[in-house]
Amino acid sequence: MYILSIDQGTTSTRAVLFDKQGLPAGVAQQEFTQYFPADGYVEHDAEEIWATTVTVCKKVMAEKGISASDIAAIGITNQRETTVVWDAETGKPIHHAIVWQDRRTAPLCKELQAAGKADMVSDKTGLLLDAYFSATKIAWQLDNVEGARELAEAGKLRFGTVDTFLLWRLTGGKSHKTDATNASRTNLFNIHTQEWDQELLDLFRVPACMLPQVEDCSADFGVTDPELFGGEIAITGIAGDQQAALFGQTCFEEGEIKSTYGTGCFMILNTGDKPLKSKNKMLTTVGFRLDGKTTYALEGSIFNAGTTIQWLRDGLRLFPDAVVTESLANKVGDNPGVYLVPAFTGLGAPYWDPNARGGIFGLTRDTGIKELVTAGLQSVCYQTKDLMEAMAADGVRPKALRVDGGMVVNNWVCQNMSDVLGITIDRPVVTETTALGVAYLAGLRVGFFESLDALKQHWQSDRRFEAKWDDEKRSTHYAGWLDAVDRVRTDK
Ligand SMILES: Nc1ncnc2c1ncn2[C@@H]1O[C@H](COP(=O)(O)OP(=O)(O)O)[C@@H](O)[C@H]1O
Ligand SMILES: O=P(O)(O)OC[C@H](O)CO
Repeated sequence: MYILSIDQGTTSTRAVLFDKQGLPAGVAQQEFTQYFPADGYVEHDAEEIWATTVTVCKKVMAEKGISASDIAAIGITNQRETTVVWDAETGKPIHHAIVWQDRRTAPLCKELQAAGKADMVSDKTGLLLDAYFSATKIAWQLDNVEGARELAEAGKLRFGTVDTFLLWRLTGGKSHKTDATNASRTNLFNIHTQEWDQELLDLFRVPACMLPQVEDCSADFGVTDPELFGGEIAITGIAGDQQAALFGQTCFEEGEIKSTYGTGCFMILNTGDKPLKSKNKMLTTVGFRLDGKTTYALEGSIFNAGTTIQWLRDGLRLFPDAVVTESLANKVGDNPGVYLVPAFTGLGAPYWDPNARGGIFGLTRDTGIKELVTAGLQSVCYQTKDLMEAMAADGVRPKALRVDGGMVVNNWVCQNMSDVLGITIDRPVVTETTALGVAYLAGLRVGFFESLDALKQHWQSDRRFEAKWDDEKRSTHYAGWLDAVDRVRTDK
């Protein structure tokens, strides 16, 4: 028997089978189209997301030679905040999904900030009043798709983050639910009461009848339409991908921290049963919710990590495959002398400057491809340092960081991360921690996995990286980064 995890990421959809030991037994993956219709706009076609989901699930089952009855449960984890609005009757999205990176609603956020609403929003949601989150992305669709607002008010449209849209489709339109982690990323969910909040709904002009029911992360979300995979399969786990990674890294205890390097980078600290309010623009969010008990987290969100590597590869065509970036950086050493600030879609934590755009600084006549690539890789380490500094100012100073995601196969990145941060970097054997985390959540519900304690035993170190830089080198290089960031900021 297996758990089937659907990991619907920003650039690709994956289906991963996990066995009882929490080891991947099969994986299928498919990329899908990114739409950039205007400066700061990022969209996905939810139909394509759905098609890739069905394809990868069928593929991984066929490759393993298994049927629906071999799958104990399905877990869904997803790119968070990305907003889908669809017709309740036909199931058709009314517009392309507006992706978490999309900045089109920054002016609306500014307006609401000017009206003095920022504190109320952040007190209730733990987030900032920012275009990153779903609320203004829903409002934009209702205001810009003809007739949408009237249909929404008449109860004819549904909203969902990607988990909810996939759940709706997987269950043949029978289940309109989400989990507390995804709800906590919308700017509409009160993280203290764990309910949708009418004052927030009124502020963002979102009709309550569009919203999904919010469940624990491990819950009975519904069963798949038997037509899809040749039999019903229970869907018993849902979590936003970054929270799923926290769970997959078994950061169950207060003070445990992980950072995931995929399209963006997200550092999440487990803060236990109390929401910790940051003084430094870190987000307070739901880490996971089990048996009605919420574990809170502090999060630093960086919008561009792997996208920088993709841009260097596809935009500038500096190399054919991300895998070669490690050997290029090894030729340069531990410091390229060039700073690349990848503010392609503005700066996230701790700056939150949606209008900033990227820059490259410190170019000399002998700067070449390998230096640019190394600066791109290193930008991820410096951005992580920015988050660590913000957390330190909130009184949190971890000594080690568990890392995962597509970028951490790169040993240069992990070593440089340790040098730049001055702490130990721990890389687990299973770096598919996002998919693993939601497999744990789904499996706990159906008795496939026993307990959190038993899951803790699954975590295995692949490699540990220790810092080699001295304090002086660390602060000199970091000062150069801060100077570069300062030059792209628009809000000083
Ligand atoms: N060897 C590598 N070195 C650096 N970056 C890499 C490497 N391999 C993949 N990446 C980057 O990692 C990202 C993919 O990570 P992944 O976790 O699959 O992303 P997501 O879940 O956001 O779609 C891509 O942006 C890619 O450029
Ligand atoms: O697709 P990822 O893995 O970069 O994750 C996206 C985040 O969930 C956005 O908040």
